[in-house]
Order: sequence, then structure tokens, then C-alpha cells
Amino acid sequence: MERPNSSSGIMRTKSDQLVETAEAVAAAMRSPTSGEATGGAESGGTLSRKSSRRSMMSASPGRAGGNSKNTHIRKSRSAQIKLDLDEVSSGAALSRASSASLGFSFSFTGFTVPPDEISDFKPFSDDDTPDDLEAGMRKQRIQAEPTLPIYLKFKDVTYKVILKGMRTNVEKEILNGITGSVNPGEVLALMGPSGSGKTTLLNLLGGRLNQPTAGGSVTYNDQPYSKSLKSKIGFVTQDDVLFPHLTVRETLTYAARLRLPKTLTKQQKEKRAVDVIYELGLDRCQDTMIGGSFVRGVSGGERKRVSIGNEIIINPSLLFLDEPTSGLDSTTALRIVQMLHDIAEAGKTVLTTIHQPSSRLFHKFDKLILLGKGNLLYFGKASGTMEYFSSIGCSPLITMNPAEFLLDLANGNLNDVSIPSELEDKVQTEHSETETRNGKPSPADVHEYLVEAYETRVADQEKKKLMIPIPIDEELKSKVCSPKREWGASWWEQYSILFRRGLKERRHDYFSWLRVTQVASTATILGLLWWQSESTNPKGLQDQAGLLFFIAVFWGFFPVFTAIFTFPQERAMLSKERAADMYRLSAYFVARTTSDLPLDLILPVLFLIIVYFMAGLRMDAGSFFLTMLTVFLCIVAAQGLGLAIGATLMDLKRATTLASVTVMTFMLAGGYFVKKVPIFISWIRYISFNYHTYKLLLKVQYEHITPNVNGMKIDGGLKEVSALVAMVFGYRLLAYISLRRMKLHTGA
Ligand SMILES: Nc1ncnc2c1ncn2[C@@H]1O[C@H](COP(=O)(O)OP(=O)(O)OP(=O)(O)O)[C@@H](O)[C@H]1O
Repeated sequence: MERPNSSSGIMRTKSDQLVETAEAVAAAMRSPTSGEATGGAESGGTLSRKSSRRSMMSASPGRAGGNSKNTHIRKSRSAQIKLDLDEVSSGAALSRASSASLGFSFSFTGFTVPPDEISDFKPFSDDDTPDDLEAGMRKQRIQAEPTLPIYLKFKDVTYKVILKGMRTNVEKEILNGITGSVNPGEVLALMGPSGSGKTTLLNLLGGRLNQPTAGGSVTYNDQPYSKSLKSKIGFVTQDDVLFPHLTVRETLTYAARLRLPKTLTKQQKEKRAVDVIYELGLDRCQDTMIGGSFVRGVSGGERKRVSIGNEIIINPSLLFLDEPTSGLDSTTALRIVQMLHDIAEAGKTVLTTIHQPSSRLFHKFDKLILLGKGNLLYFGKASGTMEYFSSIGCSPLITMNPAEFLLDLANGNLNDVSIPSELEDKVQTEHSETETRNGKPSPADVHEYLVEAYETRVADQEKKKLMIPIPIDEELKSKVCSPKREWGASWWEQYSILFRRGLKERRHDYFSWLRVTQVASTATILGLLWWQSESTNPKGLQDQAGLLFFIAVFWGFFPVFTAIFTFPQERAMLSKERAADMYRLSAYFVARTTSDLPLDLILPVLFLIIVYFMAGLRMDAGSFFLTMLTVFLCIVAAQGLGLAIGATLMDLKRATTLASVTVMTFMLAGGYFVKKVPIFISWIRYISFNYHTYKLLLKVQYEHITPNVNGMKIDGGLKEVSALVAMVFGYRLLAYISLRRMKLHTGA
């Protein structure tokens, strides 16, 4: 096998690269068995997308099936760069041709599509109203950069978890020696019953489970996983993790601005978002909110498409999807799988788990992995699956959807399936069990038989195939393992994007009439209770000090309990975005903590305006503004505590329990209720923001009247201000450290 010319590089112009890559692959493929394909690749290397599409469009399913060799020529770029054209099944080619004849296609390729063909790019148009046709016409091409082709290989992959018991820890094996590969231009489907390990395998291959309990080898262009791959991987998780109050367009625009490389301008990034919206047929709902449990938003299918859009927007080399069709009707599911297929055709490597595909969906996959209880039951061409299982004696006895047949097998259920002679013999020797199972072997026996059959007949052959080096040059290989992380925006840009995104997502909270009413009514009640209170006599001063203490407690409690929710609520989003290296944690942290400040500072202004004048506190501008500044300082310090507790525990129940105990202790140690605090507990007051705030409020109101209120000495106030400022930063630092230590949850 010839090695390709090492002068080609990913940074060169797209057409240069395509021609070179095609030539490289063609060179690599020069073998007697792939002679036809090579011819196709060579001639196809310089084929334009237009000509390839034309030939695809002219193919009818029947014709494609009758002349499968020609389908190689019809394939676009991805097919040309395939390592092993032999892998392309005639079934997959047939389905491609038939999909082309249905008018489905995907232009996430960077290829120029002639305007007369743009109207064909309607993978998601729901009906044929004139509006839709117009939308179809307006669909934009995505001027994607050429992606780095990534060949993914995995050999003998194992994964276990340690389950902690009361007395001993138990090891649970989740994956047991999984081997396979997937190349650019292919869609690999992971199938198996629920709990068979599909998500775990997907996470492991996507670099999201790098725990020591994982074994075997996973390589990307023959290189191990490196952090630089994060920017080349798109990972669509099973649950759609999206902000419910952002619109579809906002969601994709923020993703584009954060994730696309710095080399693109803001306008180019925003245009990419619009292009993705049109590509995914989301134009009609682009200004609709995503929605969630409490807000009605886009439909489930649209939400799934937004999740996919969030990932394909970066033009990933490798796209992983966890059950992208779950919960969708069969037509929408078919459209999504068709789209994956088109993405693969554009030179990407696609892996998807799938639960129970219809037979139409099943034929759209190039390769298939069938898992059963974490073991490999089949890996190979999707179109060769039935042939393989019939070769080991398992064939459906009635007409059956292949996916249904495979899931039955993986579950050990041989109803309406022929029983292999080996298993039949086993059943006959186990008489007692035979009676209870109507002559059928037990699921455990079926599982064991299937695992063994694969091990003895196919596994070694597949492992040998993986040893063949990939025919791409070293430069391309090294791009995969560069240790440098690539951020899409500078720290400051990340901060400002996240700040704005935070404001938009929580805009409904900011102007929540409920919170305004809560604060205004509390202030009014306080104003009425302390109506025009006097501070000129000791009794009146005592009363007023009570009001000041209440203000210190109220603005200590309130922010702690609102800040507690900040990080636990966004945990899933943070994990997802950090796993994709979308931004620096510090930029997120600062943006998230500052975007809440406007509201937190508007409400106390309203509160103080009502209380201050109703209660008749010290009437001069300086005192009013100093009181306000003191309350602000208290709020920001209290928020810090809430953030720290939330980020450390990341669990709302535990966090609220701890916060209420802490705040209560701070309040009691604040010096208003107990004058003589026992020495062993008196230190608590120094870490209590209530104590410092109360002292400052007393100072502002009474420093000109008395040096001592309620046994509390009124001093310069510098100590109190310093303590509060230290809390503002100290608690936040603690919160940041806790977030840094947070394990990224990937849903495995
Ligand atoms: N961290 C973990 N701790 C304990 N068990 C785990 C863990 N991760 C996975 N498992 C177990 O491993 C098995 C495989 O899980 P996985 O989510 O990969 O299955 P799946 O095939 O994707 O299932 P489904 O189709 O229902 O999503 C399950 O039994 C699951 O409970």
C-alpha cells in the first residue's frame, strides 16, 4: 500500500486539499480489489459537488441497486476520502442513491451548490406551502472550512465502575472488549437493548470518560485522545441541554460566537448560525423560545435539531449523537438520520446510538455495532448483518424489521427466529429447563452463544484490520494530538458573550413582579411599623436599632438563598459546555456572578427608598447613600456565601439546609439578641456579614449622637468594610475553586 504524499495539509485551500486527499486515498487504494473504486475516486477527486449531486439526483433506487459500482462515482467528497471503499456496502450506496432521488441532501460541506439546486436542500421542510418553498429557496449554504478527516479506531475497549456498598465495593463491568472502527464519510450506529452500554461506549469514544477503569485503546488518526480534539468533536447528548428562555436563533448565535475559531469575524459567526438555522429547517421557529418544563417552546423534534445545530455549527470532524431520534415520530426520525447521513457524506465521521430504528432508518447506516450486556455481538457493515447472523444459524422465520430482529437477539429472545443447532443440542441436554421454555434456549445461553460466535468467527479478523496504518500523512495525524487548546474567543469576548447570554436567559427573572411585590410590601410593612421613628431618646433609638438589625438580616438572607441556585441549576449546561471547551471557567464564573448584580442592586434601592423615608431615618443625602452602600456590600458578600455553598455541594436540598443553618448562626452571632456571647462562639460574629453590616448601619445613623448602641461600640468602620470586602472576594474564590474541582458529568 502506497503512502500518500506528505506535503498535503489541512490549512491549505479547500480545493487543493480535496484534490490531494482524494489522490492520497486513491494512491492508498490502488489494489486489484479496489480497482473500480480507485477509478471512481481518481475521477471523482476533481468532481465538483454539482456533478456529483447531479449524478446522485439522476440515480433511482433501482438503478443504483442494479449498478452498485457506479454509485462510487456518485458519492461526494467523503466517499473519495474513505480509507476502505470496500466497506461501503451496496445497501448503503443504494439508500444514498434513493435518498438523493428523494431530494434530501445536506450542504454542510463547504462545497458550492449551484442556485438551481438549492431548492432541493429541504431536509426539514414540513409541508409544501408557498412559504416553505420560499424558505427552501432561501436556504443558505454553509461556507464551512474543510474539516480534518478523523479515522476512529477502538480495540478491546473495556469499562467498569466501582459501586460502593455498605461493607464492600463491587466492580461492575459495563463494556467488555469492544473493537471496531469508523472512517470519515461513514455513519456507525450503536444498537443494543437498554443498559447494554451504548451511551457508555459513545462517551468513552468521545473522550468524555477518561477514568482509570477504562481499558483498551482508542485512537484518532492513530493518535491517542488529546484535548485539542475537543474543538473537532461535536457531541449531542441524549437529553437536550439548552437554555429554555433563549430563542432558537439566540442559542445558535451564542454557540457560534463562542465556539467558532477566532479567525472568523463576529458577522461571519452570526451568518453561520443563520445558515445552520436554514439547513436544519428551523427558520420558521427561529424566534421562538426553546422552552422547558414551565415555558412552552419549540417542539421536541425542533429542540433536537437545535441540539444537533449546536454541534454541527463548529463543522466537527467527528460527530457523536446519543439517541438523536428518541421520542420523535418516524418521519422526523428519518429526516434526522438522513441529515446525519448527509453530514457524513461531507467528510465527517458520525457515530450514533439508536434505540429501535425502523427498517428505513436501519438501511441508512454504513456500519453497525450490536451490543448485548456490554459485549460485542456484531461489528461490521450494516448491510451485512443479516447475512452474518444467518451464517451462525439465526435467521428470522417471519418478515421482520432487521432492527427488531437484532434487538430480540441481543435480548436473548429467539421467538420467530431459527435456533442454531449448537443451541438446540444444548436445550435437548437440559431437559428440565426445556419444559419451562417451550424448547427455547435461555436468554443467557443465547447471549453466550452470540458472544462466542462473534469472538471465534469475526473478532480476530477485525482486530487485524485495525493494525493497518491509516493512509494519511503525518502532518494530518499530528494535528489530532496537538496539546494546544483552541478557544473560539478571547477571555474578554467570552466574558461579554456569556454576560449578555446570562442577562437574556434571566430577563424574565429581573422584571419579576413577584419579587418586586415581595420587596415593596416588606418595605411598606417595615415603614408602617417604624413610622417616623425617633432617635433622639434612648427608647426610640433602641427601636430604630431593631429596624437596622432587621435590614442587615433581610439583605443577608435574601441574596444567599437566590445565589444558592446559580450553579446547581446550570450544572448540566456547564458540564456540557466545558466538555466542549467552549469557554474558560473563569470567564463563565465572572460573567455568571456579575450578570445577576443589576437586579440585586435595583431591589434594595426600591426597598430603602420606601423604608428610609417612612421610618424617618437620618435625613441627609450622605447618610442615605452610605446606608445604601452598606446594604450593597452586605448583598454582594451574602451572594458570595450562597455561590460558595451552591458550588461546593451542587445539590439544592443539601445546599439550602447548610445555608439556613449558616445564616441563622450568623444572625444569632450578630450581636443583637445576645449581648454576652460565650467566648468559644463569639468568633463567629467576625465571619458574619450581618454583624459587620449592622455595625456599619449603626455608625451611619448614630455616630453623631452616641459612641455606643446596645453595648456595641461605634468605631471608624474601616474594620467592618474590610471584613465585608474580604468576604465578597473570599467566598467567591471558594465558589470558583469548588467549580474547578467539579467533575464533568456526561450523562454516562
Ligand atoms: N457510573 C455508573 N455507575 C453505575 N452504573 C453505571 C454507570 N454508568 C453506566 N452504568 C450502568 O451501565 C449499564 C450501561 O449503561 P448505558 O447508559 O451505557 O446503557 P445504554 O445502552 O445507553 O442504555 P439506554 O439505551 O437505556 O440509554 C447500565 O446498566 C447502567 O446502569
